[in-house]
Amino acid sequence: MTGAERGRFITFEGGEGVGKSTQLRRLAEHLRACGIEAVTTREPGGTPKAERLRRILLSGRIAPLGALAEATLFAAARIDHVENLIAPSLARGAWVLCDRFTDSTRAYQGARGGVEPQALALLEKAAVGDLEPDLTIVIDLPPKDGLARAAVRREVAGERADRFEAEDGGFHEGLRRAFLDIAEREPERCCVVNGALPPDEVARAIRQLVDARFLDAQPAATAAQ
Ligand SMILES: Nc1ncnc2c1ncn2[C@@H]1O[C@H](COP(=O)(O)OP(=O)(O)OP(=O)(O)O)[C@@H](O)[C@H]1O
Ligand SMILES: Cc1cn([C@H]2C[C@H](O)[C@@H](COP(=O)(O)O)O2)c(=O)[nH]c1=O
Repeated sequence: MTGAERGRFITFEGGEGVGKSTQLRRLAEHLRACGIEAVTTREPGGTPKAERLRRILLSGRIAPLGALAEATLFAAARIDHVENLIAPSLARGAWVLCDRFTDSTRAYQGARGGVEPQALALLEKAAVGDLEPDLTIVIDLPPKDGLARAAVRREVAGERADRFEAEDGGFHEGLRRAFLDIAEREPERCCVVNGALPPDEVARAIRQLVDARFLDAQPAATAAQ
């Protein structure tokens, strides 16, 4: 490509309340301190249209139509997100840190929802084309701990459990396994981090693996461009 070198695309994955948003913010701060433009975003959402779809999906109004219908709507949100935020940001050289991406569809709608892998692959291809995260950080935590954290956060914010948080314990245990399976199948792309550690320690572990993979090998001037 000519002009700016494409930025890095890093996704954060895992079950409910494992610390994805917290760690995404911490990594963005670190990258900015290194002089890197870091765009932070989330799925479903990230653009005004995709955020509208997020509200519908998390309200549970699509759930009665089944997991394939939900997967289709997640893909619709992703089309707008990739086209209008992720791809242009990467193209101008910014790094994009995204709270959930295609692995969440594979885990929630695929492994737990029972949508056929071929159908998910078609939706994924339509939404993202050849775009793949350069690194996926899977934060692992027993679901009971993540759900307890999410419940405290919700109470403070005065919110109710959303469509997926309200699922039973077996669903969340299965999700944890699904994310670990994805990480095992794609060890080049995925790194599993222990979310039970204190936030500073999780942040340090993530910083170390990002630096080792993308920054340490580069001359400082390139890393700061
Ligand atoms: N390592 C940690 N130890 C203890 N509490 C944490 C840790 N990381 C985050 N938290 C707290 O747990 C709650 C959930 O964290 P956060 O919102 O980052 O998780 P999440 O994975 O993005 O959640 P969700 O999937 O529900 O959006 C927050 O109140 C946060 O302050
Ligand atoms: C991208 C994506 C998300 N989900 C689910 C996972 C969560 O329960 C919610 C998003 O809420 P969060 O507080 O931002 O974690 O949506 C999904 O089922 N499928 C997906 O593709």
